[in-house]
Amino acid sequence: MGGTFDPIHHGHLVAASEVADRLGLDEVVFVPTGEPYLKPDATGSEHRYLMTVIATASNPRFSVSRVDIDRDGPTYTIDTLTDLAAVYPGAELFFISGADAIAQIVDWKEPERLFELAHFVAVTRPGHRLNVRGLPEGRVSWMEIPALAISSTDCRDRVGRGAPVWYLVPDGVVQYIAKHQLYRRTPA
Ligand SMILES: Nc1ncnc2c1ncn2[C@@H]1O[C@H](COP(=O)(O)OP(=O)(O)OP(=O)(O)O)[C@@H](O)[C@H]1O
Ligand SMILES: O=C(O)c1ccc[n+]([C@@H]2O[C@H](COP(=O)([O-])O)[C@@H](O)[C@H]2O)c1
Repeated sequence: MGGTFDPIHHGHLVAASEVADRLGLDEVVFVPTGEPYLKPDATGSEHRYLMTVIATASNPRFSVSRVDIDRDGPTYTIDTLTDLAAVYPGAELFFISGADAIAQIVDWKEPERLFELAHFVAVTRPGHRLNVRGLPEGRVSWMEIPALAISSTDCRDRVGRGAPVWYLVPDGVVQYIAKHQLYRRTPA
């Protein structure tokens, strides 16, 4: 599952769990972006990586990869999948992300080759199916996830205004955010 995870929240975790169950996946590898070029103001990658490790630690079918964090330059999914194919030789790869992100896939780097490397799973909230054209037949699955109206943007806003994020993100992530004073609004 690819994402910026700034911070990881229960929407991501439920989505990963549902996809793994419905597709019978052996493992879900969370891949935090290194330099998300469309989100230039993202929190430092090591913080996002560590929050993802904390959030996924209790699930034996979840793991976290550093392939995007350890690669210099902007994060492109073509590089993510090339690196993961080398780490998991022979594995059938499914790239899970939000429907909003996957809807833009034709604008990503080397879109034709992406579909040779993985099957894409676009997770969406009920009723949010997008009308997307230009995707190859059978290479993208759309999967509705039980409604969880959580977003990383909302979590950051809540921390910034002093509202709680308990139960929106895992407990360890609440504590990590407080310990490292992430998402606090800097005084004007
Ligand atoms: N509650 C949710 N249910 C289903 N999919 C989600 C949910 N929250 C996020 N996603 C999807 O997971 C993918 C990776 O997450 P990302 O790190 O971009 O989180 P986000 O909450 O969408 O972040 P932001 O609010 O900063 O844009 C995204 O493409 C996003 O659409
Ligand atoms: O490859 C690209 O050009 C590309 C462009 C935008 C997003 N992505 C990937 O899409 C996933 C979701 O990204 P984001 O920023 O919405 O969390 C993440 O794994 C990104 O690396 C990939």
